[in-house]
Amino acid sequence: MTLYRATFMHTPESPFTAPDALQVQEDGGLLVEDGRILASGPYAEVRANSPRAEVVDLRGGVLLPGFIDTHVHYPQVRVLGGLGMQLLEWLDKNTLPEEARLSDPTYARAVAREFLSALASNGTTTALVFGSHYASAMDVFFEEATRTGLRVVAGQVVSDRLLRPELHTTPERAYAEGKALIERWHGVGRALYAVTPRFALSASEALLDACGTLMREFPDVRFTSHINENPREVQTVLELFPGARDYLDPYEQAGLVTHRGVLAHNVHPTDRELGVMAAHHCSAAHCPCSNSALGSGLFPLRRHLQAGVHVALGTDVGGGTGFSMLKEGLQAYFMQQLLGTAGVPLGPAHLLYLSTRAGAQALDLGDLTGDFGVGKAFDAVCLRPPEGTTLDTVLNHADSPERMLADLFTLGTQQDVAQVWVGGDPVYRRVPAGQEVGV
Ligand SMILES: Nc1nc2[nH]cnc2c(=O)[nH]1
Ligand SMILES: [Zn+2]
Repeated sequence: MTLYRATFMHTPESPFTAPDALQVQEDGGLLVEDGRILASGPYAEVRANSPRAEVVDLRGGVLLPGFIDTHVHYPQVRVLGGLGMQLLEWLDKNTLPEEARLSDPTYARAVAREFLSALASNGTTTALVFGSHYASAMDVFFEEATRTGLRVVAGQVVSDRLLRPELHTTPERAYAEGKALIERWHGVGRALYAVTPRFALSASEALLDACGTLMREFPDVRFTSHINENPREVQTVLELFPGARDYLDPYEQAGLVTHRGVLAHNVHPTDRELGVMAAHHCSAAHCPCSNSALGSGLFPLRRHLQAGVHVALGTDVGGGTGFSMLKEGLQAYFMQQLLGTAGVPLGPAHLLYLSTRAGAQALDLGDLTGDFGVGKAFDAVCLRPPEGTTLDTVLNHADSPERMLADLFTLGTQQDVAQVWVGGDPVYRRVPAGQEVGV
């Protein structure tokens, strides 16, 4: 048994509905056995009930639930930074040529390692990962993910039109490769599978039907895709599906809109689409850095919440600007501010919820991770800025835990991530200053 002593904060409930959702223990204790939280509360209390537990003293840092990134592309690490384009040009010029390189499993393995190491070193413990078009690159990815211990929900991306020929599959092959990957990897270690048509623009009705068949045959796998990201993309989808009521309709007709689904972006939804997503408990992954970098637009969070659509956060690497969920939270805040009275004012508790518990719920993993409740896995990130940094100064002068949390989202970066655990297993530890290779 291990007792972690720390200032910890979490949001077991949603601050959008519960006013006091942020729970804080300034000198807290989390008792962990076999990777699960056995007791949680003030350190003195937990200690009194478990005097023999080994104590890990994390005072001086802030312990948060591990971040949950609900939309991130594994093959796109190396194309981060492709600025100056909107979605369709960015895909064509910046991204798809790189995705084609993952046909080589050696290349794919190197990218998978870079990707997984970036997740862990940014404090992300669970991710819904958009995979590669190649089944071989997915085998490599799941092998590497299993080695790291991170929780990944990932799937082979499928498309059968309008990308580039080497990325296209057929409905029959998509079904067969998807089935084989699910049988090989779903539920292995901490990995789960997500059926992943790239977007309706690059998927025929027959391909979406093949995805629907997989979802029906394997009732526990997840579904993810893109929707309503960019006005030109939306227009093209409506032209490609002339009978469709909107962008969601082709997904709906194929049986893909369920409580195990996460649709990324949804910057330009209709009221009907929001109503259908809410009715089926299908979540939206809001990716504010990507929406800014690709000029996709300002996410209508208020309309989602009013319609009852569940929303979590995603980095959308490489359309986004990196792996930091702290930055993503800050950008979500900025964009709601920019919407003025149409925006939802977000406080630090909202940002924490959106980047942790909301993600767990979107992935149907709410009973396992996302907060520090008793019975949950010990998935955690310890944030501790290096001495003398601006964040260190500001945290030392913060007059409340809420203000500390706001400071972390405003100023926190990868360099502030000191330690990360998944299911009680250490998955990342910052190299102490002065001990870097070459120093
Ligand atoms: N942001 C983003 N949108 C997409 N729509 C289809 N593919 C992609 C992608 O790779 N990134
Ligand atoms: Zn994306």
